[in-house]
Amino acid sequence: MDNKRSGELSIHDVVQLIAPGTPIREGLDNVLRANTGGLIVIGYNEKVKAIVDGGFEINCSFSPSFLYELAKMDGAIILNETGNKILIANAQLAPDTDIASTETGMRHRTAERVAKQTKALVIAISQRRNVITLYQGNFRYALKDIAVILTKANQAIQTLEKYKSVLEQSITNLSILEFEDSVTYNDFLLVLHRFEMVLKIKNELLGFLYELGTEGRLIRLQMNEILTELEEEMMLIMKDYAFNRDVKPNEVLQRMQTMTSSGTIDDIVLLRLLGYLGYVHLDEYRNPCGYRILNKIPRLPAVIIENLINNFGNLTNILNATVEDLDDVEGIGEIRANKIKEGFKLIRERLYTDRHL
Ligand SMILES: Nc1ncnc2c1ncn2[C@@H]1O[C@H](COP(=O)(O)OP(=O)(O)OP(=O)(O)O)[C@@H](O)[C@H]1O
Repeated sequence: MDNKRSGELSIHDVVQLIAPGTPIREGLDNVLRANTGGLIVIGYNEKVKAIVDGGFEINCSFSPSFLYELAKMDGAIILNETGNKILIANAQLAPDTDIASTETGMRHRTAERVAKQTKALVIAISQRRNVITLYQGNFRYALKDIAVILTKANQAIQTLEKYKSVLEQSITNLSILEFEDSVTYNDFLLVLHRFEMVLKIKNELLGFLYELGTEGRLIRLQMNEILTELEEEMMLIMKDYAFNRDVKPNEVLQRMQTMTSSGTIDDIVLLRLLGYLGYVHLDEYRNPCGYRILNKIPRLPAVIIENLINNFGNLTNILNATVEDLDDVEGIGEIRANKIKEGFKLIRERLYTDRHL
C-alpha cells in the first residue's frame, strides 16, 4: 500500500514537516531548550485512538508556544495528521508491550512502539540527552544539529565545484573532437559518466536541503548557480547524441538523477536512456546533430538551428557547408550565413585556448 493511502507520511514529508523554519520545528526546539522533554504524536488515526488513555482535549490551532507550554505536563501531546492542530495533551499512551524496542527510557520505548503499532509519526524530545528523535513504523532518525548539516552541505558544494570543473574539461575535449569530426560513442559516454558524478553530489545536497528547510536558502542558491547552465548544456549533449528525436533530454536527466542515488549507471543503460536499443560498438564514430555548438552562436534562433539540422543532418555537414550552402537554408540570408561561419571560427579558437589552460 502506498504511504498516502495508509495515512503514513513519506520520509520526505516528515523531514519537510519538521525542517527548520516550520512552526513544528520551532516548537520542538523550544521544548528542547526548556529541558522539559516531550512526546508528540502526529496523526490521530483509529490505531492511535485505541492506545490513548486519558489526557485533556485541547482542539486548538498549533502554535510553537502552546506546544512548549503543554510539554511542561507529563504524558504525550497529540496533533492532527498535518500538524496544524493540537488535539490532546497529557495523554498516557499504552502501546503493545510485546512490540520489540531497542530504546531504554520509557518515553523513547513508548515512542518506538507507538510508531511501529500505529504508523503515525512520533517525536521524542529527550530531557536528559538534548536530542530529538523521530519514529515512524520501523524508521528511526535522530535529528542532526543544523550546524553539522550546514558543514556537510558546504563540503558537498565544494565537491560539486570540483566535479563540475572535471566535467567541463571533458565537455571541452568533446567539443574539440566534434570540430575534428572524430567523436566515438566512448567519448560522449565519458562526458555522461562525469555528469553522473555531479548528479550524485546534487542528490546528496538535496537531502541536506530537505533537512535544512529555510536555513538552506544560501546553499540552494549556490547549488542552482553551479548547476543551471551545466544541466542545460548536458541536455543539449543528450539531444545531440540521442538515437532519435523521440528522446526527451529532460526525462533522461531526471532518470539519470534517480538512478545515481542507487549506484553507478552502465554504458548500456545510458545508451538505452538515449534510445539505443540495439548493439552499439563503442569505438565507432558518432556524429552529433549540432544543437549544442549551434546554441553557442549568438542570436541564432531555435527555429534556424532546427532548419540547419534538418537540412544538413549533422554538425560535420553544417561545419563543412559554404556560405552559399548555408544561404540556401530557410531563414538564412548571406549576412546570417557569414555570422554562422564567424561564430564557428570564434568557438573553435576559444576551445583551443581552453584546452591549453
Ligand atoms: N507511555 C507513556 N505515555 C505518555 N508519556 C510517557 C509514557 N512513558 C513515558 N512518558 C513520558 O516520558 C517522561 C520521561 O520518562 P523516562 O525518563 O523514562 O523517559 P526517557 O526515554 O528516558 O526520556 P528522557 O531522555 O527524556 O529522560 C515521563 O515523565 C512521561 O512524561
